[in-house]
Amino acid sequence: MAGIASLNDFRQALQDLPAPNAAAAEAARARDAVLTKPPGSLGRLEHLAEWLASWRGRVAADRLQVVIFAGNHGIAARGVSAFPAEVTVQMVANFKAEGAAVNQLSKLAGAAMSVHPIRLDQPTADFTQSPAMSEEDLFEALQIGWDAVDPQADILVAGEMGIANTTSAAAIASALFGGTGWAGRGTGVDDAGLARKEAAVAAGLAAHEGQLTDPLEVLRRLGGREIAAMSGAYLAARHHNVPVVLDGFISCAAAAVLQRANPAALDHCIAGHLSAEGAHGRLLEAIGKTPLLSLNMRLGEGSGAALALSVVKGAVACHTGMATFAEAGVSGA
Ligand SMILES: Cc1cc2ncn([C@H]3O[C@H](COP(=O)(O)O)[C@@H](O)[C@H]3O)c2cc1C
Ligand SMILES: O=C(O)c1cccnc1
Repeated sequence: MAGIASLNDFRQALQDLPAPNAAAAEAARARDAVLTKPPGSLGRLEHLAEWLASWRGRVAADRLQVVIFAGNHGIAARGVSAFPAEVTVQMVANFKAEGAAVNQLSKLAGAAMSVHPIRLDQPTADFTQSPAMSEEDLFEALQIGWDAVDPQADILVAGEMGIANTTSAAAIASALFGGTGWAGRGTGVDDAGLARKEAAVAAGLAAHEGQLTDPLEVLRRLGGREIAAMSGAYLAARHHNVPVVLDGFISCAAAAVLQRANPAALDHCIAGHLSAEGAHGRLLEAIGKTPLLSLNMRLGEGSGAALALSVVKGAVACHTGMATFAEAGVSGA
């Protein structure tokens, strides 16, 4: 599937998911079994090599892509972030000038990074009052995300920038999985700010009650442009057989939308890290992912996933570069 021309195309793409390459995964397992180490001793690195093989058909991390989407949120006016909304556009300039954390981590991993601001002058509507986006807005953002993916990439990371988007992500998580307590401190709100976030999420769920059964409606009503673009990118990656490293709370909320629409939709994704955002662990559990790193990071931007790329490269280096027992003349067990 090269592109999507409508919301219906996107819905169809969610149902027609490509399967993993079982033969390539088996070949990776077979090679792993004869490399000069006790079986299983490289732990999750072994699974990473198999994961890459099962989507890419080979174990490689030569062409890495980091895409960052930015959007503004009407809900920001409710005092739910420690920072003002203008930081979104300012950080986009910082990404372009290569001054942000994710620039450094992408560079370290050798990844190509691109930035996609989406209508920053048009914040989404305050979701406690009306749907955050129209269907046209939702489709536009999904398509921007879809089209941003390099079909030849060996791995994709999608990141985000959008002041107040941890509140939007918490509302999405609450709508998809139920329960309360999904709001966290984001950029560092105090107790009063956290209470405002919880109130905003509760008001959002009440305002859209009875209309949150379809995950794409959850995304449209409670999401944001950059969050929808991430959902679009993750599904496009699946259709291009590009494996994905997920980032923090917002990234996983975008991914969770797909998983609720089709439980197999995230089979090509791994979790790059556990964010310090309070409910990220709970969200990872809900989507069935175990994080690679746990470094107390809570930045977003795709930064945790970009750092995890270097671990994945470690897995590839071992899998492709190590000698076999036969080659090295090392005795077996
Ligand atoms: C300078 C700065 C750089 C950032 N980079 C990512 N975020 C992160 O913070 C925002 C979410 O937190 P909240 O919901 O509390 O606004 C997002 O833009 C996210 O990517 C940043 C935030 C700031 C202030
Ligand atoms: O987990 C994240 O991605 C996150 C947490 C706090 C602020 N921004 C992003």
